[in-house]
Amino acid sequence: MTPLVQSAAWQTLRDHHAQWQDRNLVSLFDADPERFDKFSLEAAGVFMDFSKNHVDETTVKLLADLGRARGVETLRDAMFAGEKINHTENRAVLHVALRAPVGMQICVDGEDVVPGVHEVVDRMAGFAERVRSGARTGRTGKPFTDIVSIGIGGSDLGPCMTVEALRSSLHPRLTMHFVSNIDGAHLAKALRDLDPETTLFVVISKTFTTLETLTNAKSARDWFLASGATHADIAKHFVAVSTNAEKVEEFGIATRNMFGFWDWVGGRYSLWSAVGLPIMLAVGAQGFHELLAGAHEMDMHFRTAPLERNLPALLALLGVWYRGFFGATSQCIAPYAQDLNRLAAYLQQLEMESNGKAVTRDGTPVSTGTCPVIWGEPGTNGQHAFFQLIHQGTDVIPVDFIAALDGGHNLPDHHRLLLANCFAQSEALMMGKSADEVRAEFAAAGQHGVEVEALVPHKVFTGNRPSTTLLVDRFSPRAIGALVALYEHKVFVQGAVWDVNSYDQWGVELGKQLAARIAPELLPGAVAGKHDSSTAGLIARARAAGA
Ligand SMILES: O=P(O)(O)OC[C@H]1O[C@H](O)[C@H](O)[C@@H](O)[C@@H]1O
Repeated sequence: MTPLVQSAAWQTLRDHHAQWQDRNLVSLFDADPERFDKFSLEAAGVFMDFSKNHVDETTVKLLADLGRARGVETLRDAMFAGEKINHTENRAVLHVALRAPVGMQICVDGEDVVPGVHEVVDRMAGFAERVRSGARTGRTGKPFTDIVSIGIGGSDLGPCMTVEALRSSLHPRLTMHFVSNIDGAHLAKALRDLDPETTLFVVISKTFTTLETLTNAKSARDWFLASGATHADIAKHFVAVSTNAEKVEEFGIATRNMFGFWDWVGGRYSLWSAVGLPIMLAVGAQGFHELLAGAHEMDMHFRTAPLERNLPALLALLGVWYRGFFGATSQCIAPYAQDLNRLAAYLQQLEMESNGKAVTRDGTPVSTGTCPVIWGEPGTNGQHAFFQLIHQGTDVIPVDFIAALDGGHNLPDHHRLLLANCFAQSEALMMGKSADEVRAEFAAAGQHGVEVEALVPHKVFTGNRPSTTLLVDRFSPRAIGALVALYEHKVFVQGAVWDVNSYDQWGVELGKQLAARIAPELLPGAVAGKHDSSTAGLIARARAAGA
């Protein structure tokens, strides 16, 4: 494929950007009373206002042309057709099949995978409903009160983020805990107040070889056995989610207590598979089905809408526009919802592990910057921490504001203030405050003179800073499903434009290999291997401290 910067579509965009330099968002709104209507869209229950972005109708057209020229639609159709678009691992990429309704056909190697998907979901539902009703009990016959999900990365962030997001729909008897870090503090804290007789462990790992997960699962099993339970009792308190039956059995969990999935489900795209078992345990089978339905609705929109009217494509192309032409190296995610407090962490893996690549699909260096740093925190907390930099710092940092119109709680005043703050931030970023406005404020307060003048530059906001606002009615399972699918497809489109393989993650391997080498060197009496002087010095300090 032609390097991105040499493509005709990119060069046309570059010329368009050259003319854009002096444009101001406020003047675009002044010039067009219909700007909000023209640059907002709704699909699958997600409303997207992208009018406060540096775009006009030409920009949208040129960005869509770029998407088409880079083969977004062809690659999209190949993904839905089960082609092995993850070429470095020779795998299909079919998280969309996980939310396909009964009767829809999606084939991998000539075999329709949808019936198998529903078979697993039905098994999960049977299990989850027995746990939720109390019919399935622990070894002493007591219903479960606590579920500890053990996994990391894609086997943790999706279920953890979603369970938090759906807090208002959780089962009243079941408390959900998520343990990921190999730092023993994480497991110790989770287990501290738990009763082994009423605790169910869900061990989630696609490969079932991940150091953190297996270490935590073994320690959890020891904790369980130390309570007087026998090995035979493990079957009542441990279930596994994996693609690797052999390793699951080796660990001591019988395959009848295992829920499977497939190699065409990427870890960071897996919350819709059996990896979502904690979600189903927390919100029930019905809630899980609604989550899938919301995602499927977004899939259908993504698959059929022209790029100019396609939510995921537009979200992606805006990111490409800012990354390529405005020097934006990061993207802030600002959900105005405490329950979405893990969304930024989830999207960090989704976007950065997918598109944090420096070579194109054919292995040659990319010609532009790829994935920006994804970061964020719920509003309004972020306003009192890092928003200073977004308003007055030196870089362009596009913000995605995400909010629900209904807060889902009985504190309407809080929700009104939350939404007011959300809308105010995007307005302030765009409007800014000029030196004259600052002087006028001082004058209105009766302040004039040299001291006032010295303060003026500090109080000026340049404005003209872009943001997108995503609104849903409320954070229902359906809305969360649609929202997450929106970001999944955003990542897909960006990967296609940048021409990177969004579905491998070789960059995580080297650190794992080196950790495996260093771990035995930290044992008492072990001989340290050959390292640079920094690493050797750190190892020596840890050994001296008896690590
Ligand atoms: O599900 P697992 O096989 O345990 O993998 C857990 C995680 O670890 C890996 O290092 C990858 O970076 C992630 O993509 C993956 O989600």
